[in-house]
Amino acid sequence: MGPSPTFDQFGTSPTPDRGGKRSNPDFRLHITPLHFFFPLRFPIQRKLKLAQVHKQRKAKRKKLFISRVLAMATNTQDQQSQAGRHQEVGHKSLLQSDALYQYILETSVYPREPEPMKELRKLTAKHPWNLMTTSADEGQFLNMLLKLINAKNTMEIGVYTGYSLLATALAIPDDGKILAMDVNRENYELGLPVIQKAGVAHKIDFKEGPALPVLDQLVEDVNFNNPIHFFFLQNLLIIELNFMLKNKI
Ligand SMILES: C[S@@+](CC[C@H](N)C(=O)[O-])C[C@H]1O[C@@H](n2cnc3c(N)ncnc32)[C@H](O)[C@@H]1O
Repeated sequence: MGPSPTFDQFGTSPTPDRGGKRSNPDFRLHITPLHFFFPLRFPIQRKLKLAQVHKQRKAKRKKLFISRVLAMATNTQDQQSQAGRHQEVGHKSLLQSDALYQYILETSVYPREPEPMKELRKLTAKHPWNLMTTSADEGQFLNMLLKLINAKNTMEIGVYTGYSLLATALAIPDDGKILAMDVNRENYELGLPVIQKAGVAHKIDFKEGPALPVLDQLVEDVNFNNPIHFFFLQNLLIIELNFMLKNKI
């Protein structure tokens, strides 16, 4: 075995005693493709680094996206729980902010709500269809309108547990009359004890059944000539339109 090749034999280092010439004349044979690859090392490293940065950014974006989706889901849950809270108060407000609506209720509406209406509202909140009820602010607006126009005889289609009915009964004079109609007597009877306790039940003439036949009967009834000063109808637009078209009102 000959002497092992030295660093100098590969011609990578100029030898001073040979005038700076390379010791191995075949040094070119030792250049491998790796040597050509070497100058590319930095761009490739840069590319690898860029790819890594890109991957990190992608992961970050994905994380951000997931956190946003989670935040949206939490918001929706919040809104749903807010809606749940609003179900209790029969929220049908045009206000976009639940917090603002709640603030108005707490600071301005509930403190002015008559005691029987408060009781009926709380009783209705426990009912599975409580979303149908007139809200406290609507009830007070209704009460104010009736007083403003000095209404005596009114008509109401769609009573449910009677929140708007009670608001009306409390607003009209003692000899005033409300012709109230609903297909469901059971719900009306839920709220009836509160209405009776408030001392206004004598103003109410409740008719069970679909409103249209009752209205048709009224039109036929020659004895019914009481003027109706106020008509309250909730979510039953079709009935109203049908009746108006039929009777050319
Ligand atoms: C939105 S709720 C009324 C809420 C009520 N004004 C209050 O303040 O709680 C609608 C009511 O209309 C009643 N209804 C539905 N169809 C009817 C019909 N054809 N005639 C009379 N009442 C009807 C329902 O039973 C329901 O109680």
